Amino acid sequence: MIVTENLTKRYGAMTAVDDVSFVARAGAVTGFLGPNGAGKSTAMRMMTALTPPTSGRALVLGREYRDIPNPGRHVGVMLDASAQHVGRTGGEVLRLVAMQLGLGKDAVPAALARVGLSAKEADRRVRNYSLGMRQRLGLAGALLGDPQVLILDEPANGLDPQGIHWMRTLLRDFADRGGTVLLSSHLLHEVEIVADELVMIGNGRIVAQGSKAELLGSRGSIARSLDAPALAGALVAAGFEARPDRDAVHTAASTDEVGRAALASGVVLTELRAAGSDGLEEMFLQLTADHAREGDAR
Ligand SMILES: Nc1ncnc2c1ncn2[C@@H]1O[C@H](COP(=O)(O)OP(=O)(O)OP(=O)(O)O)[C@@H](O)[C@H]1O
Repeated sequence: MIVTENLTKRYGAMTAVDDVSFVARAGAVTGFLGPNGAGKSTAMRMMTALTPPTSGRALVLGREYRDIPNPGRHVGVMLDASAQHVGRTGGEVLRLVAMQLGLGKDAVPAALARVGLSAKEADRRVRNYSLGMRQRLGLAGALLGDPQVLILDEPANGLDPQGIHWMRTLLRDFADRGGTVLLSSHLLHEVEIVADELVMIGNGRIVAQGSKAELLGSRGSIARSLDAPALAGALVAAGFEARPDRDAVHTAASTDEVGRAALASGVVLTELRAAGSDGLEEMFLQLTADHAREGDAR
């Protein structure tokens, strides 16, 4: 389990992470979402003792990371897959980690197999690795010590669709065996499929958090109509949040409620459906637009 309590980081006048509190529980994949510059990496660096918090704290498995003896045996961390020594082979990178962790020599081939890197690829220098291969190597390093917790910053970056599918399966399996997974992304769709819980962050602050089911379930409907402004007006008059967007209306009302409002106001509906994941995306864009750095809103 990972717990952050009022985690805050200031760089001079700039607050990169602002009072962030959440729990990533064991047996679940928690998606840590936010636009570029939202503060995800800084928060993860604080969780792994690479950056001291200005205030607040992060506990991993009940302790601050720096107090965990041989932390690599408990917490697998991949913060920047491109930060590996490019002059070493993938195998050398992993053998060094294995030595630091006090692992036997079988650990490296097992980790390579787990991330789908062949022995031949492990003999190549990292400089000749694609970004996707570096991600796999970074993940192999994180998994090497057979940890109970994974903290991964944008692990799907550079992976092809098959690689993304593979990564999801691996993380799902890890969580299903009782592990804790925290993974960051600036792409909702990337984490939506695999995450059980979502924490959304914008401009250093948490803007929404909860189970995926909760966040999806509470997001109302999308309706298309021959007169979207009239439909939105009818919904607002009935006490629901509603916003027209060209011929569509996004609303917090359920599909039943939209149907009734349309009937009562005599507006023709051309499409009506629960917002589902579109609703989550809508919410993500809305929530993060206000908090995104200039030029990052979408
Ligand atoms: N060492 C530092 N000194 C000053 N500002 C910093 C430092 N590290 C991060 N920041 C700032 O803190 C903010 C949050 O950065 P962070 O890298 O945590 O965001 P992020 O959500 O991980 O973004 P991305 O998806 O682009 O990696 C940014 O505005 C960044 O410029």
